[in-house]
Amino acid sequence: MSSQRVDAKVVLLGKEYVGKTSLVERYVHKRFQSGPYQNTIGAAFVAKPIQVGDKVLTLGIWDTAGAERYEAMSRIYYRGACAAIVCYDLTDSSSFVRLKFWVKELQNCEQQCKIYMCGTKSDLIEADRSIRQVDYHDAQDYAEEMKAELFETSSKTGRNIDELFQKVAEDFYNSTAFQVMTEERETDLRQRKGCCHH
Ligand SMILES: Nc1nc2c(ncn2[C@@H]2O[C@H](COP(=O)(O)OP(=O)(O)OP(=O)(O)O)[C@@H](O)[C@H]2O)c(=O)[nH]1
Ligand SMILES: [Mg+2]
Repeated sequence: MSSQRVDAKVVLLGKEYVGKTSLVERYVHKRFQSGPYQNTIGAAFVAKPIQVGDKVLTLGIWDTAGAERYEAMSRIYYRGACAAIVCYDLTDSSSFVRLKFWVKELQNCEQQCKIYMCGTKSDLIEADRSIRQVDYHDAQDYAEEMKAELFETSSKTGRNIDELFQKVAEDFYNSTAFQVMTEERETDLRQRKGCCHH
């Protein structure tokens, strides 16, 4: 793997089986594998370029393991993240309880990152509305209260996946963190150039 400069660190959090790995698979590789479920161990990393305006940013995406025994590890991955995508399964209310745990935890940490709530597996709801366990309006109310963005996605059909990551990248592009980073890089470049002319 080549070492790639990452502009923005994005972390995926949420209960096991909600579909975090599938979300990344769909976004990065445009595919959905409906084979046997393989839980993530520890975390997986992928760098992905994304176009915002006239710039190409590289997102460094950390896909964490949802199983509770990995909870302490997940904390390591959200440090320094500018965005957290907290996932819940639209067909599993217990995953929404877990989402609230992560959202509260993110809000209590010093270095705050922007929070995106992602309700997964919307294709299952579209096929059978009676299996929805998390109401859209309840999730929206909670998102507003927590100043988070809400997306309902399907990694099977691709619904709202590009939109979610595009919003993450655009919000970062418009943030002061991005301005500071750009200025720091320009200063660094000038200093290095100055150095070579001696
Ligand atoms: N129908 C449908 N199934 C999905 C979707 N996303 C994920 N799944 C299925 O849900 C199961 C769990 O998906 P994963 O992506 O492995 O879940 P995870 O959140 O990464 O799980 P951990 O790594 O254990 O934290 C798999 O069997 C997926 O095929 C979706 O959008 N639609
Ligand atoms: Mg996983």
